[in-house]
Amino acid sequence: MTYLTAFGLSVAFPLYHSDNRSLKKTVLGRASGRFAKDDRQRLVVQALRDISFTMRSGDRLGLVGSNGSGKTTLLRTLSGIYQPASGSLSMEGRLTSLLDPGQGMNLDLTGWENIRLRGYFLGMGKADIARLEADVEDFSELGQFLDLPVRNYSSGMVVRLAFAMATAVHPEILIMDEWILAGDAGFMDKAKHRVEAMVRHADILVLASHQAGILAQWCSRLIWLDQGRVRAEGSPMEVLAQYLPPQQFEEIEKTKSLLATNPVF
Ligand SMILES: Nc1ncnc2c1ncn2[C@@H]1O[C@H](COP(=O)(O)OP(=O)(O)OP(=O)(O)O)[C@@H](O)[C@H]1O
Repeated sequence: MTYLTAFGLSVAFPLYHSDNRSLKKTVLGRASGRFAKDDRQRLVVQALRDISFTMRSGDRLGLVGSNGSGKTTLLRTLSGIYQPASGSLSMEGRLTSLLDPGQGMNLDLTGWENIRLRGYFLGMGKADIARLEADVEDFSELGQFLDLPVRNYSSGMVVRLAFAMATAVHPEILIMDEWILAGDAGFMDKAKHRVEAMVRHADILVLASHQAGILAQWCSRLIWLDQGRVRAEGSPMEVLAQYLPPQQFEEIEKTKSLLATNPVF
């Protein structure tokens, strides 16, 4: 049974150059509670404060919030990249996180070598790795660039390779940041179906995005993060009604009712 539970998660980042008095004064003056001292008396920014939620098989959670509200920090904490300062996480299920295109990629290795490395890392045998290679070659359309070190790729080419590798496997718990939804228009058109298949296969999805339309379409629940805290939580339309300016919300409502007659999933 796949599940993911976060209980009272808090994450703080120390401000290492905070000995400077005027920085401290500015920061503390404007911070409205976002900055604090930790138990070692260091000035810290509180990126997440007391976040709790429970997800079971079939749940699709979207994270919204303005820049710096804590979305990426929460995704990284769920993925085990950041240790929470307090609180706990428990989960059951194979987790894949797609947080940035370069994640898990060695720039000095060729495209082919990176694909094989990913296969080994995922515990695949020879036959599965050969299938992964063929799939990524076909989907990424990188051709002979796969023979070159990834360092020689354009940023769009890195996205293509990362995207093709990431979406070739189907995890039980999928943690996604929105880079995966950004690519050149032609590629995204083709990529959309592949992401949707991946999302459809995952038992649990956590997705952070500024694209309200995608969140309304893919998620069953939203959390609105504000200064590291949960400001609102509920069905996508309930939360978006509070989060978005009225005009933008009306557009989402219109699209949503159009999709209801022509569902994606
Ligand atoms: N590695 C880090 N070191 C120090 N502070 C950090 C670090 N990562 C994030 N922060 C701080 O934590 C807070 C939350 O940042 P986070 O990147 O999680 O926000 P976000 O909601 O993902 O923003 P965006 O929409 O811009 O991607 C911000 O105040 C940020 O400055």
